[in-house]
Amino acid sequence: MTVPTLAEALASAHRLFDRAALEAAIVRMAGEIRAAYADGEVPLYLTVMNGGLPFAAQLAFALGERGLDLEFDYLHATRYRGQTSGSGLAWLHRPATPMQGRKVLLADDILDEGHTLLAVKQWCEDQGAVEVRVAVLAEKMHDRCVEGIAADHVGVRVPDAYVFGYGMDFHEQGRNLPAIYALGDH
Ligand SMILES: O=P(O)(O)OC[C@H]1O[C@H](OP(=O)(O)OP(=O)(O)O)[C@H](O)[C@@H]1O
Ligand SMILES: Nc1nc2[nH]cnc2c(=O)[nH]1
Repeated sequence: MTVPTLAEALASAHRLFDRAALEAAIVRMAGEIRAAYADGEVPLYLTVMNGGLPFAAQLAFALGERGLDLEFDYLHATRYRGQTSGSGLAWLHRPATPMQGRKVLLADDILDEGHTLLAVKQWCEDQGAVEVRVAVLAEKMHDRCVEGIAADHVGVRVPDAYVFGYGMDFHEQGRNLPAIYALGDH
């Protein structure tokens, strides 16, 4: 299969949120999240690779600026594998930090059908986490999200289209675009 180039994707996409809008959304989220950890406990901050990386980094700085320390670890669970529709979830890396009795904060780029974050959240609970909060840069608006998962903190809401940029890939391309784009007319 020939993979369309990033330039071709951009030609048939439009920009939903620019960098300034996304940075403002992350700052707003940081305020909310800071208030949710008012008890002084240091959460275990889990970046969901790969797509969550840019968002997680920016959110971490915004939280640090507000006096919330974080212990970092990461995981990689993927079900899209560079494609534009999802299939079975594959764990490529599990976090090594013990979670028994810990509060966990998950940072990911997008909550779409929810399979990924549901599985990740359940796994953290199985490892003994006492609380798992979910922060996503984007939430996709449709009624296909699985039961049992919701984002506690959302940056922006995106239409029901394939989106890319700001961590999210178009066939493994475009993750470092500093904006979110949607394919098609949405
Ligand atoms: O809500 P869902 O429908 O499960 O989709 C959301 C997940 O899909 C993407 O990961 P992907 O599998 O593309 O892996 P990647 O982050 O390495 O690109 C994204 O980073 C989320 O983790
Ligand atoms: N890049 C990207 N990854 C996703 N994972 C789930 N939905 C999406 C999407 O719309 N774009």
